[in-house]
Amino acid sequence: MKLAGAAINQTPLDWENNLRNIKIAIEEAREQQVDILCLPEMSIPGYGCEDLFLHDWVSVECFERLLEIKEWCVDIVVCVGLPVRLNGITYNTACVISNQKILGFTAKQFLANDGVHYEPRWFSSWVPNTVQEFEMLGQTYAIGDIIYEHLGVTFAFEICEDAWRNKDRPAYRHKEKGVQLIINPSASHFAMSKTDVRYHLVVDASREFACTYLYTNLLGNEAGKMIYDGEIIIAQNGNLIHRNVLLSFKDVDMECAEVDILNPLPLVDVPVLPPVDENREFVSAVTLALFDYMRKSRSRGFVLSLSGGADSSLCAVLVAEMVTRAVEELGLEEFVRKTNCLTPEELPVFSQFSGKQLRNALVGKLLITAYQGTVNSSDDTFRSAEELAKSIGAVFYNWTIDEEVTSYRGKIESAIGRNLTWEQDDVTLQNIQARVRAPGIWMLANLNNSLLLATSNRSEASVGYATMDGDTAGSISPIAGVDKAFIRQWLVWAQLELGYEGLQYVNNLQPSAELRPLERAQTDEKDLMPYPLLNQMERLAFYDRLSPQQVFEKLKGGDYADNDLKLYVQRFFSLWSRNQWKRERYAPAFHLDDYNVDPRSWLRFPILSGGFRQELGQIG
Ligand SMILES: Nc1ncnc2c1ncn2[C@@H]1O[C@H](COP(=O)(O)OP(=O)(O)OC[C@H]2O[C@@H]([n+]3cccc(C(=O)O)c3)[C@H](O)[C@@H]2O)[C@@H](O)[C@H]1O
Ligand SMILES: Nc1ncnc2c1ncn2[C@@H]1O[C@H](COP(=O)(O)OP(=O)(O)OP(=O)(O)O)[C@@H](O)[C@H]1O
Ligand SMILES: NC(=O)CC[C@H](N)C(=O)O
Repeated sequence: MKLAGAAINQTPLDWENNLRNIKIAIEEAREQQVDILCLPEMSIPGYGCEDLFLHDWVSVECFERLLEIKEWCVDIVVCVGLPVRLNGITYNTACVISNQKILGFTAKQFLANDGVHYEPRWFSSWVPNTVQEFEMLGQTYAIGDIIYEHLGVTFAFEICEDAWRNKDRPAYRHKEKGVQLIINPSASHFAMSKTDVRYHLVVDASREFACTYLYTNLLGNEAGKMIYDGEIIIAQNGNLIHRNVLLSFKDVDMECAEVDILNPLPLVDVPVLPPVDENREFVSAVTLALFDYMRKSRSRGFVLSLSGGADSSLCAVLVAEMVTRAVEELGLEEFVRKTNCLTPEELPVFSQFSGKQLRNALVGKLLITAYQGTVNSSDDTFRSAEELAKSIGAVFYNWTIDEEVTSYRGKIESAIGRNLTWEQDDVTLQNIQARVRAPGIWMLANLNNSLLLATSNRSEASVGYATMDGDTAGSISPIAGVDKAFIRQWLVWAQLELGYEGLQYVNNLQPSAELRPLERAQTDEKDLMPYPLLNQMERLAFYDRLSPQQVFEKLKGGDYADNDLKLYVQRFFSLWSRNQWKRERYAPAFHLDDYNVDPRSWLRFPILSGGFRQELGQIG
């Protein structure tokens, strides 16, 4: 029997795109004489429709689209995901179509409700071992915990989260009923190193349940924040039969393999894979996320306020790397078709370029940067910004903002009737500089219909180390999901491994906001605390969910004296609480690590709170 999975890059409510991808996948599978094809979870409307899943008309529209898709399924079994809404209750289902006939709908039993997932808000769980009938558009269908049969092979489903529920997972019941093939349509978000967990979830299951397992994930940045890696795994009795290359820039990645289900491979121990290279994974995921965000938002490119520091340099390199990777996989013509970045006259000229020359020419079309110095800026950061922009071909502007700072300062001084001083008005004088950088860079974004990249990282989001409407200005925050220590080591890796020589300058700089006069030698770590400690506290407090006292206990006896540590714990938790409102106002950010601090995604926290006052007072 030939089994296939098709990872497809869907968009919520983009019926035309979604059906085109489904059609391509079915046609490719039929050409390859595939017997059973699995498409990802909710592939008809898109997985990220959120509250639209509660709209009656959306599930009716999906059903009508399903009837169109059914006609394409000649001599093939296709499993396709859609919501089925019955009497005001929505089920998350996989529909099985066999040779243009609908055999039934399997409904998800366990809903994803942790981390970035909020499925119980939209869907109801299906009760295991039950099947019902329902009527839709004049026909009666079966829905529930169904076992299907094709060419003498029995098959049934686990829909994404179903498989993540250990002893409760449907596979235990499927095994008792003699199911030979388990199919899993998924929308399993990307997080660094998660592919390893998924590999075991699938291949170990094929061993434990002595079955064949077909797994298919969604692909791309579907709806803005979550990235899907398009993973397809086919396994049997602990043997890995097929696994694809992840995070493709294509719309459809159809992968198939011949599997003998009636005479299966012998049961084997599942091999352990080498650790995932997170630096490589990170760049594959973010570049795909940027590419999809840019084309799905119909933007013409990116604009970036480039300080020559770590965060903005990383954002610049990610755009360059996005171009490299997308062109490499799609070819220039398809890249241009998807991004609309060249005129018909320019295309033949660009076609003559290759390698770095082509990349730089395309980056010149897609990335505009500006250095916006003040009297507090250093020659080092200017050189770092200029050299990096030049080395990747980005447009680079340079102007100063002292005039605007002086003008605002003068107005306020005369209004309040006194001079502002660094001794008395430190944060105000810092913030005005960060703020007057925003209007100019926004003008460039508007002029070019481009996305303004906000350079916030997770560490500064945790403690609010950013000026609202200043350096937080932007339309997307590509790196807000990762911490500062990760960013700094990634930049060194990218210089060495990806050949970004333009990063040599930033890799020799100490992070500094450069908002205070140079003689005050500002560094982030002097203002806050050492970044590695900040990261440790953030993880202990909000990933491991420890109290301030427990965080203190965990870190005691390490690199810091008890008194310093106490101060840092107090600083961390009070800055964290005070700045929840800022995290609510960050530009949309990608989920990349095993957690993030975005209130609309992984981590919810009250905007107004007691700020751990009592708990911090008791530390010791
Ligand atoms: N709960 C709440 N809900 C809504 N709004 C709240 C609020 N609490 C304060 N606010 C408002 O927040 C304002 C203060 O916030 P904001 O103006 O952003 O300023 P603030 O958070 O006080 O200071 C910004 C910090 O970021 C650092 N920074 C700035 C720029 C760049 C960098 C860098 O790393 O490059 C670092 C800077 O050194 C300083 O420590 C208050 O004036 C008040 O209006
Ligand atoms: N001189 C500058 N020119 C242009 N943009 C600037 C300048 N200084 C700051 N910015 C903008 O403000 C953002 C915040 O500054 P911040 O210092 O946090 O980041 P960074 O300079 O990129 O990295 P680092 O913190 O490692 O120095 C920058 O990423 C950049 O977008
Ligand atoms: N769509 C889902 O059910 C996703 C949940 C699952 N735990 C995952 O992260 O892969």
